[in-house]
Amino acid sequence: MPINIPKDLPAKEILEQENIFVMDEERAYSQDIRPLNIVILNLMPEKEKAETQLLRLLGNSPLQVNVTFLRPATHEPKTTSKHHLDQFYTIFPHIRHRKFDGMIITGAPVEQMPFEEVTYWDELTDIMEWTKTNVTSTLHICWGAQAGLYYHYGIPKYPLPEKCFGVFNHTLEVKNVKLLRGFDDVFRMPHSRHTDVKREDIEKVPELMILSVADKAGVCLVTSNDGRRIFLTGHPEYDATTLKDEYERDLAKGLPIQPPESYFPNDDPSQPPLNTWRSHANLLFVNWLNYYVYQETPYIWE
Ligand SMILES: CC(=O)SCCNC(=O)CCNC(=O)[C@H](O)C(C)(C)COP(=O)(O)OP(=O)(O)OC[C@H]1O[C@@H](n2cnc3c(N)ncnc32)[C@H](O)[C@@H]1OP(=O)(O)O
Ligand SMILES: N[C@@H](CCO)C(=O)O
Repeated sequence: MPINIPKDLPAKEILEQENIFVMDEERAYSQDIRPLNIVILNLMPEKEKAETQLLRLLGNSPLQVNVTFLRPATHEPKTTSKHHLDQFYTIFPHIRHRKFDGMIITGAPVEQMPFEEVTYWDELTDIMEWTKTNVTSTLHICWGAQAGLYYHYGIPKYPLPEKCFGVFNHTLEVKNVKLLRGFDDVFRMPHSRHTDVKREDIEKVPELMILSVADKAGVCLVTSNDGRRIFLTGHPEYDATTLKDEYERDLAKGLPIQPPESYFPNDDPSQPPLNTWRSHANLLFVNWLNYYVYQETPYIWE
């Protein structure tokens, strides 16, 4: 089934070229089914890239998905153009009266500052409080996961001695959980962060369950027992070249950075990287959409 997005969104053309089933609003109105309403709080500076990456994964399911893009009203972004934001984004006061079947809170390059120094922290805490009554299931990614674990459960983040940077092997901590349905016993996912959450802090919270860990990247996937909050410390949505771009960016800035681990063929940064995590990224999003959103959300909910 297709994904419904605005007709002029740049991601539409890219996704259509990839055979991802995209339907614009005009065509979708003629269908007599209830689509899922997903709101994406996009905290990434390069919003267009994140849109394409997330829509690619949301579009790989038999469900119609209506996407609303949300940005913080209390931060003036410098990277994404105002034109793009005005055209495709809304702000919280305009949607707080609504119910959403699912929400994604993205990562953000603010992990090295205390949460309270992030310009939109107060607004984000309002939004996270609102999800308790207005969203069926929320998927938090990278810094979004750290922020959610901190706000909802008081779990802190810690600086790492060096950046956790590469594509790591993950194992499953729990069998037969719907979010991991169809997963191999070992799967790969990129991580790219300077901070970490600790397993022992999460284990002290009875409402939380650790689903997957990586040998060198620590806790990767955590869920609340009721499935209404999911926390993902990695970046399954990243493109094949995203880690390469970040590596080259930091090298050019003269920052101390090692090549991403287990990423370039033969660990040779001159060779084009391969995407070795795509299948599980797709499976994770389909499982979330199907089992945590579609199967759980009320049919009539306004
Ligand atoms: C840990 C994770 O979640 S990983 C996900 C985040 N990763 C990424 O964003 C990777 C891509 N980002 C980048 O490569 C860089 O941020 C760039 C190239 C887009 C911009 O680089 P620079 O101009 O050097 O600026 P810098 O790296 O400080 O990033 C600025 C961004 O940080 C964020 N930021 C910095 N300080 C604050 C603050 N006090 N409060 C809120 N946001 C802040 C903002 O998002 C800001 O961009 P925006 O205003 O356009 O939204
Ligand atoms: N993935 C991010 C980490 C910084 O928060 C980057 O490399 O830009």
